Amino acid sequence: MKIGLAQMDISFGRPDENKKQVQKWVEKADEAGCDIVVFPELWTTGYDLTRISEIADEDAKDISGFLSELSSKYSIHIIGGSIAKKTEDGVSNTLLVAENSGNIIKEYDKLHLFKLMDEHHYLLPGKEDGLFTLMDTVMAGMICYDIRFPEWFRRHVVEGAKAVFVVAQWPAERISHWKTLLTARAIENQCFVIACNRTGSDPKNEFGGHSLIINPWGDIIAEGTLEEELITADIDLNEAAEVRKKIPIFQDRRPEFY
Ligand SMILES: O=C(O)CCC(=O)C(=O)O
Repeated sequence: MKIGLAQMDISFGRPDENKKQVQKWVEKADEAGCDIVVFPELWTTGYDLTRISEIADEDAKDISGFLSELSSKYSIHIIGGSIAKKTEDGVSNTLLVAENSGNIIKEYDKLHLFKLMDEHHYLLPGKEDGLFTLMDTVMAGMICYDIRFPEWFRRHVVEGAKAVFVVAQWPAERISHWKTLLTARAIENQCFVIACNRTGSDPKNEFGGHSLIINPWGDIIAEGTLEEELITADIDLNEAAEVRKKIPIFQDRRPEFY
């Protein structure tokens, strides 16, 4: 299975411009022969939080339709990063997954809001897990700060996830945390970690790129730079079972003690 990470820059507060860019990245991923393409966090709006309720997508209708059309046109699965989704309760940071048939098979709202970037003042936290099934395999989606919560990540793997997608706007100044946390999550959970960060900057932050594809042994098999680029790797999901056979942590866990 070939994965492509669309490590893109994001135009601050300009959903229409970002949609044009996303369309180009899907075309690039299709030309590169990818089965799945992954986008970063809040790609429609960026962190334009003071205007978020004006520019968020009402019930995610527009973007769901947009991703649905692209996925079926190019016959590619899209882990559609996350977007600002507006409902009558408020705005959430919502990850969308579009299957290559055009069906939207998952919406996951970021569970852990990141106070350092003021999310808690403008966004609603999620209440549901990030599990979904794609290509007959259980997978999961997480959003940025979620990776600092190993118990959340673990829960998804215990419930069957063999690959966990992470979509992010992770600042450059903490990129060493990004790399270390993602590698640890892959080693301790013996799963693929497929993580797409953005590049560029907004009025408050420089973002760190370095999107990563990490195998269940914890080896980095593809890594981005700071530039905009499509990062690709071929992965074999059976590797998770092989690593789990060699070091059977899921048999050896003693959850009654923790
Ligand atoms: O945890 C971090 O250092 C970055 C998290 C973040 O930027 C986010 O959740 O948007």
